[in-house]
Amino acid sequence: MKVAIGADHGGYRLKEELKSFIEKLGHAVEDVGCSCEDSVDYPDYAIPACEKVIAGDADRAILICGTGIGMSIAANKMPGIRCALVHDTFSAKATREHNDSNVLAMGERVIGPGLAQDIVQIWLETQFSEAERHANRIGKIRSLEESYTLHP
Ligand SMILES: O=C(CO)[C@H](O)[C@H](O)[C@H](O)COP(=O)(O)O
Repeated sequence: MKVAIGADHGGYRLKEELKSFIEKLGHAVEDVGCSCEDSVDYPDYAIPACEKVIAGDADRAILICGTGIGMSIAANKMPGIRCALVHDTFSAKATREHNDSNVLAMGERVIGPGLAQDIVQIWLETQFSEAERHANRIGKIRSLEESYTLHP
């Protein structure tokens, strides 16, 4: 898979550690920044990473900030994005099976690199269950999103 990855200053170090881990799992990584620990604004990195998913230039995206919260709020404003804020392995599996999440958000100030790696591996390797009830619920989210889309 092609995985876009982005972080603000609060997630920069974890982003750097995860890049090589994701590549070792056999995926291509595209880093949209940031490029150092200087203070930046998380939407500036959530947006380009999610745009890659929306355009089909990336299959998934991983976003990291201090808590993962700012990144997940920004990502979930974007059409077609289902971003899951995850800090445990159970949820990493469940959000792929139930929500078909295409973006994962985590907080570097919340979890350590070992748990983050386990979450990333499970999230990348778990398939959507395709069960009708889950597909119906995602369809309702899609309809909600479409009903709020402004047409020129
Ligand atoms: O959005 C966040 C909080 O929910 C992220 O954790 C940011 O990384 C955080 O707000 C950055 O905080 P800082 O005081 O500017 O380092």
